[in-house]
Amino acid sequence: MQQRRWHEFDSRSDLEAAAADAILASAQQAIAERGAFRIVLAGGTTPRQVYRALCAARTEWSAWHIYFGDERCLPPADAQRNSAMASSAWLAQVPIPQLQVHPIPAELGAEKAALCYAQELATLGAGTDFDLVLLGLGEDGHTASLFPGEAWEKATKLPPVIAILHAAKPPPERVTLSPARLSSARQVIFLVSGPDKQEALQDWRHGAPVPASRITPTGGVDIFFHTSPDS
Ligand SMILES: O=C1O[C@H](COP(=O)(O)O)[C@@H](O)[C@H](O)[C@H]1O
Repeated sequence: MQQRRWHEFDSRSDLEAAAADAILASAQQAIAERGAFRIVLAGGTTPRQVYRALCAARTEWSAWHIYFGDERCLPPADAQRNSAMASSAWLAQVPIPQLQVHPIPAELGAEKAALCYAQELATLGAGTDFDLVLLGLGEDGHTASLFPGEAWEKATKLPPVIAILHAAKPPPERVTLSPARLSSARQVIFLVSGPDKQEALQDWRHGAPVPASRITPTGGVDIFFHTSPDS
């Protein structure tokens, strides 16, 4: 059962500022307690402004380790890639050591990339939690690249990283972390912004089995949302 804490914001910019603050607080705590901060990034458009805001942060960038929750199978520099968006908005502008940025090699094709990324995550050690996982919510309730009505929903056993071959949103070929791997986190924050997300958010709030409901970390999930039209 997913424990959820709903945080509604008055504007998109309030949500973005609160998200940047929450990320930095999580980093500060992880670095103080464990000497490293392992964050999984969401893609799409919602987090872009949050990532931009982080460029000005005062933090120990050398302790940050960046992972991705999902990726689209496109060439590495394609602007539609989640890693390209995070890089241009934020990562290329801060001194995180290159070896600590772990993009999903989705240019290899979904199946090969999923295997490679599973091996990469395995080097973290069995049962190692991420410190913070950021996720989005699509209009259809998808999160990362876990779309509704796909084979993964019915599978009884899933690998930690899944190849998606027929996503409902382009491009159809994608790679995504599984619900269990995304749930292996000390903290999970969903960033949900825009009137087009209202219906999916309400469905989720009312208990519909949308993909986002499959993320069940021990500490529960926080949902930062602003779905009314901005004036
Ligand atoms: O395709 C994707 O969609 C979701 C939501 O994206 P948004 O543009 O509506 O914010 C995103 O979280 C995911 O990483 C992405 O690949």
